[in-house]
Amino acid sequence: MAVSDADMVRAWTHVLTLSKLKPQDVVTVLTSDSTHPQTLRTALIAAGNLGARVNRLDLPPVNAEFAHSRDSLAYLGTTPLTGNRAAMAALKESDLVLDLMTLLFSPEQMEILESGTKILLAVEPPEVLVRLLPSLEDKATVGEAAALLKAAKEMRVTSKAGTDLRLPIGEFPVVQEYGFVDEPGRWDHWPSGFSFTFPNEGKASGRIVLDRGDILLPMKSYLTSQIEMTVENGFVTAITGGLDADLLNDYMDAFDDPEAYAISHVGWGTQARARWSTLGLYDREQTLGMDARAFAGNFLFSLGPNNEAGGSRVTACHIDIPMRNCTVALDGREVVRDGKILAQKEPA
Ligand SMILES: O=c1ccc(O)c[nH]1
Repeated sequence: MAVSDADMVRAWTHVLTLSKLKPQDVVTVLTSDSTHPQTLRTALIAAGNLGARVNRLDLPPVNAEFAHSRDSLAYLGTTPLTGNRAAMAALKESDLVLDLMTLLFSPEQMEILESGTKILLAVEPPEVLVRLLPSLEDKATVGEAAALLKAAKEMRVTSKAGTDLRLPIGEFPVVQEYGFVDEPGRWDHWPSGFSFTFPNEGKASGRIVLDRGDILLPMKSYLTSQIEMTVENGFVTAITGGLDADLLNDYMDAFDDPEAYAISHVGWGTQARARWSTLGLYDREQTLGMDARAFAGNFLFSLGPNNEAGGSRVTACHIDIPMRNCTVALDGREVVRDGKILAQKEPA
């Protein structure tokens, strides 16, 4: 469903206001060939209406010779900012960067954030952005999940399909994604609605059984058969099953990088307005699949880099896997049961 410019300007105004944009703030809008024209057009209007000093920085696409997917989250690592002193200077001098091209997880992104610049990623199509407009309630809900993660020493994930995964945690920070950037140096992604951390380096262990209907991203596919993963010392050491497993193995083999098999972020979705089934209604190149990452009650884990959290892994291969019907327990206390979020009685 198309979105009117008026609605999209209102959406941007809402998100920029939640992001505490003030008159005279310097805003730089990062664009590339894949930037959605309406998202860009309306971002410039909304930021200008709020009195910001607005720049545009258009960067050429990179990695075409390596990536096997057009999804902007599929191939990470070097970005058009790598070695680009002029662009880095402009972004570090900005109060707010609206990333309409995807810098996710890049070393350059970390450097820009360390300067106090806020970065908001927004590359889903306008109708997804408008439908999943962030709210202060989203921030509160994500914050509750984050508080539980911060207090925990171990996450254990089980399922009737046979998953039994032990994840000692505490070594890495907890990341909250609620869709706006209201503090200096904060990165966020509009749309979202989930919180996660990373397992202590080398400590994840157990078995993951991906069941029918679980989702692979960037494949944007719902599994039609089970995939079994063996996890030892923080890495997936075996991926077995039928055609779905073969396709995943073949894709990951292309990176020829053992770090691609590391367990990366682990957490759960809290966005009640996102749905598991939405991905099936979009062409796979139209969307990143943020409904799949954010739907309330999923167990979302990923494979690959952990440099976003200060870890050493910068592999270009990044796979996100939202699972249904899992039970997530923190130090023995269930926070999600069979894919449903449990209200926590006493605050964490
Ligand atoms: O918003 C995102 C998107 C992908 C990812 O792996 C984490 N957060």
